[in-house]
Amino acid sequence: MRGPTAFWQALEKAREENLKAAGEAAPVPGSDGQTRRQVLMALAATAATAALPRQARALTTSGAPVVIIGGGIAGLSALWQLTKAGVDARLYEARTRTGGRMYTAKAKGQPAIEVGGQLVNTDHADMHALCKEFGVALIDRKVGAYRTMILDGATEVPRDTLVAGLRGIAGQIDADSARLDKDYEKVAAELDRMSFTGYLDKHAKLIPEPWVHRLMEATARTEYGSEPGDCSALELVFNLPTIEGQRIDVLSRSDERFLMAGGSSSLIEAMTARLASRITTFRRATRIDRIGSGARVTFSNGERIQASAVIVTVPISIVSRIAFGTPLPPLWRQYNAEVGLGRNGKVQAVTTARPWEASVGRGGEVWQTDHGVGSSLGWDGGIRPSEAAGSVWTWFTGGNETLAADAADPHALALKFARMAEGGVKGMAAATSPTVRRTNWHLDPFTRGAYVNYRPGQLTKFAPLIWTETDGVASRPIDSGPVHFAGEHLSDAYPGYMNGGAQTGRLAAQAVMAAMAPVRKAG
Ligand SMILES: Cc1cc2nc3c(=O)[nH]c(=O)nc-3n(C[C@H](O)[C@H](O)[C@H](O)COP(=O)(O)OP(=O)(O)OC[C@H]3O[C@@H](n4cnc5c(N)ncnc54)[C@H](O)[C@@H]3O)c2cc1C
Repeated sequence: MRGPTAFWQALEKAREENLKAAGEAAPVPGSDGQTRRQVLMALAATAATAALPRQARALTTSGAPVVIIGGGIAGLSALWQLTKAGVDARLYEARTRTGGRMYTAKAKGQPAIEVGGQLVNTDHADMHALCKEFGVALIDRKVGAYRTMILDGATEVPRDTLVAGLRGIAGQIDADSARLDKDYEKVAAELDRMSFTGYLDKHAKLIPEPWVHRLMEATARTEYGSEPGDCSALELVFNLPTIEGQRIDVLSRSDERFLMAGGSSSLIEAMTARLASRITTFRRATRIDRIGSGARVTFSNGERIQASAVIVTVPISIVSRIAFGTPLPPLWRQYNAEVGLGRNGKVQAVTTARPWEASVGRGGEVWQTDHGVGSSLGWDGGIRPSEAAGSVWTWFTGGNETLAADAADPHALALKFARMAEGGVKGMAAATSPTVRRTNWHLDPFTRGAYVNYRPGQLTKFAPLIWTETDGVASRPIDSGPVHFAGEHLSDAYPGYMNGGAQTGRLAAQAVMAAMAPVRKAG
């Protein structure tokens, strides 16, 4: 789960206190992903990467449909945009269900459980638009008082202590952010070469408290699903941005505020029902070959279909299992071979009561800085609306924690996490029922991970391949012929989010339609 974690919030507060002490102006509100987008745009503009020669492909002349591979939110979003515009598009999904990493498990006699993506931010415009178009209500989960509790083992760390502990490193990140703003190309490359661990080690003197160090590592695991040595230090700086000399506070709208009524599958089911005649499930694409100006897609059952263009939306972890007989630029081939997903998981306990309401509120969360506990974060992950006295408490794991969680019995695991949280939330263990579900996205053959983690060096290397969009104007990734790529991993500002999938699906559909336009006019 990417989001406004306790660490980023406290870091922002620490920066504010540093600025106040220095008599400088406080940061102004901005949006999540702003600097990431600026850096990607700057690097893509300067990249000397060979693209295929751009051509207006005669898509409509072949009479073949646009083929979309993968029926997660990226694929469904692309299909919706094309269908709305009157373009013949067909979607093929390997599983027997659509939705991919958006899935609400509904077992008889049990509350529904949100297995993958759940929380929607205020600034997730594509998700808001889709929910509106498909009649899915967004429920505000942050009404009433709520807060973030930080535990170090069984002991709560007061927020002021955390903020004070972060002031030194916040000053360093703020200074690096100002340097980045002055020279994106040079400083992004320098920071991207360094891992989280490398950055923390380099500035160890600025982090005197060991638990502050551990919270920063816990944040890397939770946000990127990877051990801190595999996460880029550039991500640290993106969270305290400076743009054109102005410090920006990005957390105001990156707030994990909304839940889809009935769970994320409500949206998937509504989209799938509306587009049913254009969707084929249980079709795994294995090969894409160039045929004339279009392509031919081969499936594992031997079926073949001609396509005027193809939009590939499968998770980046498994895209290399598709053989590309089309002329892809080398950078795309490297991207598909090298980039992967982090590992994150949920251990979800059905509870008989909601004891956390008294201490953190229904919209609050509990962080754990002690890596030995095995889960860094927990929140009320219950599907709403619900009349039940209890809910579903979600324990979140990242990096090695996710692997360790595979070995244990889920109920025993949930009880262990709950007992450690008792120091802050009384009654957690007693409320934990024997009904506990554990996810296994990293073992799922059609996902193999949770969401993208760009390892050190990868974001700057692959910047020209990522969709960027400012005020509705998109810059396209380098041309890859009749094959277009989309999915959360290719989003400028929303990687790791459902919104990143929805946004890139829309942008890929728009790119396909833009390539068709000259032909339409001529006809
Ligand atoms: C545990 C967890 C928690 C999360 N929490 C949040 C959250 O709170 N908020 C948020 O915004 N996001 C969250 N996310 C991330 C979010 O779920 C994803 O970013 C988003 O759903 C990805 O959509 P996508 O369409 O890019 O990929 P996917 O949903 O993975 O869709 C890709 C589809 O391609 C199919 N496929 C694979 N190979 C083939 C093939 N060869 N042929 C045909 N089809 C194929 C797959 O079966 C899948 O259906 C979470 C993810 C996880 C795992």
